[in-house]
Formats: sequence, C-alpha cells, structure tokens
Amino acid sequence: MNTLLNGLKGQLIVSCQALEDEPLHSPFIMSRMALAAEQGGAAGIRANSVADIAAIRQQVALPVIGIIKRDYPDSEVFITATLKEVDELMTVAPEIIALDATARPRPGGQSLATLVAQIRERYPRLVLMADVSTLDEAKTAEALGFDCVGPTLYGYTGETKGHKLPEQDCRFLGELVDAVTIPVIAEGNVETPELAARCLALGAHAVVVGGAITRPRQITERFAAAINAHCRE
Ligand SMILES: CC(=O)N[C@H](C=O)[C@@H](O)[C@H](O)[C@H](O)COP(=O)(O)O
Repeated sequence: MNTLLNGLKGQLIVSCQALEDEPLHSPFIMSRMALAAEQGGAAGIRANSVADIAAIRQQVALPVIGIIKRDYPDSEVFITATLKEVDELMTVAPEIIALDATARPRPGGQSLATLVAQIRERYPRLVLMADVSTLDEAKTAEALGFDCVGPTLYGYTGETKGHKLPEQDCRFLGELVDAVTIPVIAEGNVETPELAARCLALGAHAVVVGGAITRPRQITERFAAAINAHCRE
C-alpha cells in the first residue's frame, strides 16, 4: 500500500471546509480549524480550494486531501470535476486529491476514465481518492486505478437521496469495504466519536469527520433541535 495511505491507517482526518455562504468562510479561519484539529489528534486534513489549502499549509504539517468544489452548468458533478481543478490544486500540492467518481455525466461529457488517465500522465505520483455514492461506482474507481475510495457522496446523488452513511449500522460502508480491495475512507455524516470508531471496526481504513467538528452552525442546529424536541415533550 502507498506509504502515505499506510500512515493514515486507523486515523482521523478532519475536513475543514466553509463555503461562501457559511459564516466561517475564510482561509485564515480554516487554517486555525486545521491547527485545532492537529492539536486534537487528527492525522490528516481535508480541505476545499487553493486559498484554504495554502493557508492550512502555513499552520499544519499534516497530509491534506484537497478538493475544489465548483459548479458546472452541464453537470451535477462538483467535487474536483475536471483537470482544470486538479491543475489548480497542484499549485499547493495536496498529498491526496479527491474527485467525484460518481456515474453522473461530467462537465463537457468527459468520461471519468479519460480524466484519470490525464491526471496519471501529468501527476504520476499523486494519490487519488474516489468520492462515490454506490458500490458499482466504487468498483469502477478501483478498476480505474484510484488509490482509495470514500462513500462521500452516498445520500447526495439522485440515486441515493434520502440515505445517510450511519443508517442501519453503516450498512453501506460495510458493503463498500467488502466490494473493493483498495482502502475505504469513511466520510459523510460521521457525527459522533463512537460512530467514527464504529467505522473503523467495520473495516474503514480511516475516517473523515467534517461538520461535527468544524461547522459550528450545524452543531448548534443539532443542539437546538434536541432542546426544542425536549421542550415539546
Ligand atoms: C457531500 C459533500 O459535499 N461533501 C463535502 C466533501 O468534501 C463536504 O461538504 C463534507 O463536509 C465532507 O464530506 C465531510 O462530511 P461531513 O461534514 O458530513 O462529516
């Protein structure tokens, strides 16, 4: 197995992301989030945009899973959708780049296979993570030579809408672990430390936790909802 991925085995990766419509949108704030994550025991950071990754690099020495979220008019694919985003990311050289590897049509009608071939030719040593939503997509990603795979988009595509990774004791994660031989990095709605540990027990190689650690608005909403539900009883 790749040395970098080997170093992440059994570890926590913290996703530090805040989009333009979020109150913490700021490379400086994301860099401090990453520092807090490092001090708290994270072994890696997942981050969106060149600006955020550049700022994070100033604060922490942890490996970074880099992505660029960008909307395209002709496609629902938005996580590192084309070679353009990969080229941009490589200006700050994240150790891993994650790409949307769903079966949905890609911008310009490009196939995932063509994109992966282009990336491999230009950046042969780059570690690639496939963000998928189904078992078939995970198997395709493995066949295309991705180094690792995550259920990042489970519940976020038309086909999987309404689902969440934690449902039925993370059944989908277990199936994913059985379906491929490359490392599976659990990601998406891992909302508690217990759930993160459960993902590893189910065979995940590592766990990415985002909102439960780095999105205070989302955390507040969960507390507020629980308190409101209690008041209605
Ligand atoms: C679907 C999508 O756009 N996921 C994004 C992928 O990078 C992020 O917005 C998530 O925060 C990340 O996957 C971690 O997940 P969670 O924040 O649920 O722990």
